[in-house]
Amino acid sequence: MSHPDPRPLHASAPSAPLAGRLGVPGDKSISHRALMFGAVAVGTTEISGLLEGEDVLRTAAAMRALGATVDKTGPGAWRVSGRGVGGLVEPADVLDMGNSGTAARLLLGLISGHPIFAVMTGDASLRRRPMKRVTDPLSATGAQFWTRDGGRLPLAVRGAADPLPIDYVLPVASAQVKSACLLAGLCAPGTTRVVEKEPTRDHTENMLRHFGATVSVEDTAEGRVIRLEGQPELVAAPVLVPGDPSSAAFPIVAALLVPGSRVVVENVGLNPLRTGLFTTLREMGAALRVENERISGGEPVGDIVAEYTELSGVTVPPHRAPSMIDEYPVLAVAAAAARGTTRMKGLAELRVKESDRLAATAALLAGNGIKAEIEGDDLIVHGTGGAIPGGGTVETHMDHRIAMSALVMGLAARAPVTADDAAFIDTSFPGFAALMNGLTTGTPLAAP
Ligand SMILES: O=C(O)C1=C[C@@H](OP(=O)(O)O)[C@@H](O)[C@H](O)C1
Ligand SMILES: C=C(OP(=O)(O)O)C(=O)O
Repeated sequence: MSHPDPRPLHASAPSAPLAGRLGVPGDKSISHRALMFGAVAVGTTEISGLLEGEDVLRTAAAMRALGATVDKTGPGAWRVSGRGVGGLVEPADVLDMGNSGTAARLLLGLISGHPIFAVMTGDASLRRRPMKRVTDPLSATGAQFWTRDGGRLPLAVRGAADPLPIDYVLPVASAQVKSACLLAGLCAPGTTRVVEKEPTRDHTENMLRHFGATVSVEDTAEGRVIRLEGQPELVAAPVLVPGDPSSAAFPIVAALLVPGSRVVVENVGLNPLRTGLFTTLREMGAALRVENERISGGEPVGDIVAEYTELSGVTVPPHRAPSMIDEYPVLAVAAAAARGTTRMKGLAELRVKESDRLAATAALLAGNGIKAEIEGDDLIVHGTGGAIPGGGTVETHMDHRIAMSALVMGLAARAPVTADDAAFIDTSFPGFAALMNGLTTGTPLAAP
């Protein structure tokens, strides 16, 4: 982190009811892509509602280093003057992507199609995460990679002078890998083809079209087949970033768990490939409604109304994982409060996030008096029927979602919950503690 909050609030205590209307910061996935597409479009892209979290600021800095002009013009308002497809220039220094897997992997795709040399690194968490999942398919463009042992950062890349289009069947359900292949395909002649067995978030496909590329999507027996026609002229286009459903998850689960609460989160992105958590919470019995559903900036958005509910345990099928991949830690907190057992299936991908989230989530639960087991790739949580003991200190392992999940748990537990480090919350949800404290009396989130 380059700007850690000097006194992040990292303990939470049992809370009075939460009430009010709030907006959450802009969608992280769309924010990264808006800056990247703006940088390879011709003309000036105006972005509103950009997430000004540390992860996205890393992307903004990287796009500047690659030759685009990127300026903040107001709160959440950013302007990118692009260089056109194929126009990025060699960066003069190492690209440091901080804590952000999305920034690192998508950018490697973009760089692969340009005849430039770059060195990329990240913080200790990102340097542990696998990059081979992108360097393998991207090598087929002709780009060359030199990585640290195990295919990890830091790495050096020499992009291809005459990139070839990729034809790749994704071995893991990953929007980052899919997007890296498509971004490399922008510079290659002919058709880039990516096949995914499970559909993953489709912001790259939607935004490529929005900037003028030809992208087709077809559901076949092989899976979802995405084709991009290479070397398009991308033209600057305005981007309106909706509130991030992955951030909205925290005040929503808090409202469901703290008796007497009713919270409305406004302008939340409701792309169906992102809403698996809301489906699951409804199956658990949650009083969750969407109001004012509309299309904004090409994405479905709405206001989510969440009211305290006694939840019941459910089984979450593995095919739902891509549509709620970042929401399992906070779902586990909801499951801890529910009556009965919740089984979340097929969570292997959680092991390669900012932390090993499967282990970190199980430890979060165990340290606060909840019975939970990992069986293979499944997480099983034995709910307490509204009686979470709490009282633990949670190791967050440089992972913002573990920190926020721990703090949400403390609001609904019998004893305070402490996160050992809350600084990483700024990567995706700047202002989290102030926003949560603004929903209730007292200051349940505080420095212990
Ligand atoms: O494409 C994206 O913007 C993202 C894809 C997901 O990662 P994977 O592609 O590794 O599943 C998700 O966890 C991440 O927060 C954002
Ligand atoms: C996994 C996440 O992000 P990234 O992969 O971009 O670091 C996340 O935000 O939960």
